Amino acid sequence: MIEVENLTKRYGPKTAVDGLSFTVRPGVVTGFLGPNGAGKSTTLRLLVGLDAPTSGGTKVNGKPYRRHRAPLREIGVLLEARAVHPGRSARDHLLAVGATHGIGAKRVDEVLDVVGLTEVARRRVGKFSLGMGQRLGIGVALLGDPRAVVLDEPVNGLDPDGIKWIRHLLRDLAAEGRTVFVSSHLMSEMALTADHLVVVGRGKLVADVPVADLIASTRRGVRVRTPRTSDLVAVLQGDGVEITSLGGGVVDVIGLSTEDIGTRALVAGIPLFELTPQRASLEEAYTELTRDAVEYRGTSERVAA
Ligand SMILES: Nc1ncnc2c1ncn2[C@@H]1O[C@H](COP(=O)(O)OP(=O)(O)OP(=O)(O)O)[C@@H](O)[C@H]1O
Repeated sequence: MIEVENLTKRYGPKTAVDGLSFTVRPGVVTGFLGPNGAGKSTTLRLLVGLDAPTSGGTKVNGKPYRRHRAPLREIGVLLEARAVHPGRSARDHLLAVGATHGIGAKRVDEVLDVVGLTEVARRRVGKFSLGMGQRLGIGVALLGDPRAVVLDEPVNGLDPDGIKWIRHLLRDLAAEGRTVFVSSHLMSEMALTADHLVVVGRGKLVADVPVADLIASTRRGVRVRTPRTSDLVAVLQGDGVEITSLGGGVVDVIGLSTEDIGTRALVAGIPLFELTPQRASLEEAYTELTRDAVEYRGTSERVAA
């Protein structure tokens, strides 16, 4: 279990994390999602004591990280840009980290197997690809057989097979009853991996929801095709109705059901060639949630929003 309680971190005038509170429960994969600069990495650094909060605090399995006597056994962490001595082999690196916790060669070899590095275990880490380095970082996180695992953008640098492997690994870790907390700025990735989402924007909590609820709560539109778009728009317009013309006789309507639209078109004698309910993708739900929370938005996006 990971608890974040009223956490705030300021860097000079910049508030990176702003009164954030949430709980990450064991047994499910929780995604930590937010646009670039939302405060995810800062939160994770605070969680493992790499930085001190301005106010508020965090707990891992009931205690602040620093109060655990054997933190590697409580929480395994992969943070971006982890320093590894390039001249060391993967196996020696894991042995060196393990030595701080009395973890020996047997566990190191098990972990090398889990992360798929057995064959290159004695190769110098300096020669590793980004993906191999990422696997080694995950190996470090798993070394102490921890009850909680926190990974910051773990799919960075992995090829499609590696990404699939990570997804399975996270699911397996959660199924074993561990707390699994994974950050990403990609909803598409989290949609396939996470059961629950903690979404942040500009350092603040935007949502703390099961993935399924997030999909259900998004307003769904209806795609309509007609040769008489302006007539159709005229009969559909009203309070709470949002109509977007996509060109080519196609409009998206939010706020009316397919039945409403079909009936109104029939009454007005407007032919419809298509009337399709649109399932909101998780990506759209995410964009909607974080619309006001994106720190740096491209000009074209700003115009579209
Ligand atoms: N050491 C620091 N000094 C000053 N500002 C910082 C520092 N660390 C982070 N920030 C700022 O705090 C905000 C949050 O950064 P953070 O790296 O936590 O975001 P993030 O959600 O992890 O983003 P990304 O997905 O880009 O990694 C950003 O505006 C960042 O520039």
